[in-house]
Amino acid sequence: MPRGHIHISPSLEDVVDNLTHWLIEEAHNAIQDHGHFRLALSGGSTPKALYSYLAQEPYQSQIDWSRTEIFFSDERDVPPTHPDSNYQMANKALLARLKTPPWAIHRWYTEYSPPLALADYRAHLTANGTASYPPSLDVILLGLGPEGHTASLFPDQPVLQSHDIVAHVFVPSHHSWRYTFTLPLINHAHQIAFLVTGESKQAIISELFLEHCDVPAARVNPVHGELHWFLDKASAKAISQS
Ligand SMILES: O=C1O[C@H](COP(=O)(O)O)[C@@H](O)[C@H](O)[C@H]1O
Repeated sequence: MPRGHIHISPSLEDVVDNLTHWLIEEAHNAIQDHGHFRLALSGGSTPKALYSYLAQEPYQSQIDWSRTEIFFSDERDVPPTHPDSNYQMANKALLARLKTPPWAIHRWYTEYSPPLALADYRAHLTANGTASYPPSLDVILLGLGPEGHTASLFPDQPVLQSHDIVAHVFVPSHHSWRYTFTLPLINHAHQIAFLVTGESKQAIISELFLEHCDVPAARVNPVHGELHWFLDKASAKAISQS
């Protein structure tokens, strides 16, 4: 069973509101503590509602975006203008509406060859005076796939054993390549927050919390940080009844 704080809200809207307030507080804490906030966004469809909500007032202006750097915990290996691009989704919903300087938005350069794109991302992650290795981002947002994948760490893939901080991986179930943060990087974050909603995630949430399972999401275990699960009632049905 994963460690962590579980926050269950009645609906998707409430989860998004709850997570937005938590993010604003984490941004304040990080900026107060070390002068900047390094946030990794997740992809897929669920976080779109969070990004659109955060882009609105009064929330948007409660984060000092001039001191915020944005990363992506995974990316599909497609051009940044492609409809499947996680950057494209986050850009439309949130980033294009912010005053974040372009240098502070670290998208994956999928136009580069994979070795170059990985080297480029490693350099961005380890810049900014990060003393420790693996670097500790302030917040990493993650999603959860119905089979237990998180970021682009899919079950039974060799990347789960990686000691590197990023990887270019083939995802057999999607017949496609992706870039992803690996477990050593994820587990060194100060705060890790899963956003999981909907009935389609009920079975995997129940498996994760009530049974012994070894899917990639179950291996998210912060070394020195905190783990949070932001769930709606539908996805958390089995665990809230137990
Ligand atoms: O493929 C992906 O899926 C997971 C889960 O996405 P969701 O839309 O079901 O919430 C996501 O975390 C990951 O970033 C994405 O690339």
